[in-house]
Amino acid sequence: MADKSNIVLIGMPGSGKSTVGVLLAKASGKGFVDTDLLIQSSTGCTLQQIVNTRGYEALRDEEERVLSSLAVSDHVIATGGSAVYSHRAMEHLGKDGVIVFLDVSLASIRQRIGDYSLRGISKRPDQTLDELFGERLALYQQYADLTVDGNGRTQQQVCDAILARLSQVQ
Ligand SMILES: Nc1ncnc2c1ncn2[C@@H]1O[C@H](COP(=O)(O)OP(=O)(O)O)[C@@H](O)[C@H]1O
Ligand SMILES: O=C(O)C1=C[C@@H](OP(=O)(O)O)[C@@H](O)[C@H](O)C1
Ligand SMILES: [Mg+2]
Repeated sequence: MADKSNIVLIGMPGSGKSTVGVLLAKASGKGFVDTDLLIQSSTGCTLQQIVNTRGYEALRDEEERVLSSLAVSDHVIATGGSAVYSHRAMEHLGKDGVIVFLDVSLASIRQRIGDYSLRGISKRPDQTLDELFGERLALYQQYADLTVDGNGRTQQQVCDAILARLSQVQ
């Protein structure tokens, strides 16, 4: 993993990828990119608008397109929670990135994201958050090089825990 210059954050919406990602970039001197913002700027729509007008599968397609063509090095990459639905995208990100799963319990996720119907989550309309959590957990575990427990820790503590784990493997 020593030759991989990016840190790629994966995990459920609300697990802290975007906010911890910025702290990580500051602490490590790396650049930062949030792929949700790249999707928004390249489509000219918010994520919620994409889900509302074109459906959740269109959001997954846009996400796959953006992630698979991302060409950065020495960056922290905060992905969207649904990134793991694309094997092609995850393989691409894994080539020059250590993939870090921010593991946060469903109870904490609920507390943090509140009304998830307004958050542009890419899920089947009939799927509950519990069901989504179960489906996603297996995918996050499948793609993770490292798993960091995000429960009961401040964002800075999560950032420090990631850096400590990375220093052990790099
Ligand atoms: N370790 C933490 N403890 C408490 N709240 C957190 C923590 N990490 C993130 N949050 C909060 O949870 C919400 C979602 O965080 P965010 O970084 O946007 O997650 P993601 O990008 O994974 O969806 C934000 O309000 C953020 O401040
Ligand atoms: O998990 C999801 O289905 C999604 C999570 C969002 O990102 P965050 O994980 O940063 O909230 C964003 O990509 C999109 O709204 C879909
Ligand atoms: Mg985010």
